[in-house]
Amino acid sequence: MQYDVIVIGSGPGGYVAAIRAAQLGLKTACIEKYSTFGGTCLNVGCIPSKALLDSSEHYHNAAHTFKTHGINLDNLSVDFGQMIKRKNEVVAQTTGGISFLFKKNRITSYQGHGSFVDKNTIKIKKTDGSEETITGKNVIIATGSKPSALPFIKIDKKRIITSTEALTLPEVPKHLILIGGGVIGLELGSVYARLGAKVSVIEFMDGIIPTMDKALGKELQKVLTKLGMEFYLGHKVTGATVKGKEVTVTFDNPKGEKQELKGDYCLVAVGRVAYTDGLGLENIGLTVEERGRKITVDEHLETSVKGVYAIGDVIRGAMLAHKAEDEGTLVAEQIAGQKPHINYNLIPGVVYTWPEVASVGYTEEQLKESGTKYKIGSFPFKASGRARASMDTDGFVKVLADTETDEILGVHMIGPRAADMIAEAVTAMEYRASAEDVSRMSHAHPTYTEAMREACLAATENRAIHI
Ligand SMILES: Cc1cc2nc3c(=O)[nH]c(=O)nc-3n(C[C@H](O)[C@H](O)[C@H](O)COP(=O)(O)OP(=O)(O)OC[C@H]3O[C@@H](n4cnc5c(N)ncnc54)[C@H](O)[C@@H]3O)c2cc1C
Ligand SMILES: NC(=O)c1ccc[n+]([C@@H]2O[C@H](COP(=O)([O-])OP(=O)(O)OC[C@H]3O[C@@H](n4cnc5c(N)ncnc54)[C@H](O)[C@@H]3O)[C@@H](O)[C@H]2O)c1
Repeated sequence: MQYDVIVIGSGPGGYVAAIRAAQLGLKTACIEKYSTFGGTCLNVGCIPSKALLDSSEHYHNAAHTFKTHGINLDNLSVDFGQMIKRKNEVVAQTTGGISFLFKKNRITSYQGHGSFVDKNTIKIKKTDGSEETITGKNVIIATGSKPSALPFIKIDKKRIITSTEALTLPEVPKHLILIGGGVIGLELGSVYARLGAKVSVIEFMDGIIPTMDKALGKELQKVLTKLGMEFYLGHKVTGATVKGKEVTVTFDNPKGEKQELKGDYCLVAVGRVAYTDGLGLENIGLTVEERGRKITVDEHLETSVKGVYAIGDVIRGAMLAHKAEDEGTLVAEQIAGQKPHINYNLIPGVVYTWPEVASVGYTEEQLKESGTKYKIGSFPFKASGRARASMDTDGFVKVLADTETDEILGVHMIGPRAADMIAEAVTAMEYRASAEDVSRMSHAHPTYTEAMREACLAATENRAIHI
């Protein structure tokens, strides 16, 4: 069978690329090795983690804030089996939705492992052992990523686990030890902390979520400490072993002294690496980068082999679903002859703890390093009427604007619904708004978004109204 476009992998990068290519009239196929579409994000990433985050947050509120709202509950308990079942149902509905979209857009899907025979020919090895070969004028590699491992720790997937197992545990851990205080560790750690587990985070750097604006990590650590999580920052993990139901994690403190923690589960969340196993890259003369095993692409996301593109987690840049989606759209449109563009500086990053953390543009640390002259406008949620009404007063919005032009250069927020609110900052920055532009736009009252306006007012002439 001959196609205009063959997409290998059906995660947010692959399925969006396939749909956009089909919308543009290109004859399109998508190959997926798993039995369901949607990749990491829909099956074992974004969607299931958010389902558990929502369920655990409901429980946490019922246990800790309902009383203050005047709601009394007797005999509150967690039915963890039901929580996992609901999460599985959400995943099934979402992945099923992609099958529907593929049919609607007349995309031919193949279930099996795809590999290059040559740059236009892909062999599909199916689960029953049979093989089929298809050809395409263009091939898009969207094979995603897998969890990174530490060479000195054996992940047994029962007691020493990755995020995939953490989404389907048979019970709420008594003591969950997290290696890595990044996005996965803090999201899944907060799920289990809310459900009553003791959660200890061992992080190599001197702050959590270390790649985001430092102010965010500091505030998030304060909030998660209130939730009961404990942090070992600047500590270096040296090993983890399992004996029966007990995991022992050993690590060195900043002075180099040996320490250990014992728990019933240990989640290793130290990043992810590109996944290209068995893809046959060698058959088309492609190699992967030494660090992160990523495929090299040019600014058009084309590899050094003409007509072979790569998108999403398998190439450089943030490992985020929406970044993969944008790249899928870009490549499909390019193949169809259009000239699309992605502004990589304006891809937002979100951590779905509660309060949520969201960020776009330059961090204060980056502006300092580049010598850019900037001003800061900040507004705390404790001064927001909307936040007081919902008892969500932790956090703030921080706006960084150019000292001379007032153009917004970065927005960093931690607070209620920050994940949704960051869209206003992205829109404003995409249109190169100044802090004053945003401060002059009407924001409905009472909403959390007023904090963004107030932070912009603070950045403009230090004239926030409500503080
Ligand atoms: C726990 C967790 C939570 C996350 N939460 C978020 C979030 O809230 N927001 C966010 O933006 N990002 C989140 N991410 C990251 C997000 O999941 C990834 O950035 C995104 O899935 C990358 O998309 P992709 O299309 O590049 O690859 P993937 O989603 O990894 O998809 C790749 C697909 O390719 C298939 N494949 C691989 N090789 C072959 C082959 N040779 N033949 C056929 N098929 C193949 C794989 O089976 C897989 O289905 C999360 C990740 C994890 C692990
Ligand atoms: N909400 C979201 O958008 C979301 C959610 C989950 C995952 N993701 C994506 O998945 C990817 C992987 O997530 P992640 O949390 O595994 O990676 P991450 O890069 O976010 O965090 C890994 C953390 O582990 C630390 N670390 C590394 N080696 C260590 C060691 N030996 N000992 C102790 N700490 C160590 C790092 O300093 C870092 O803080 C991320 O790139 C992220 O973009 C996104």
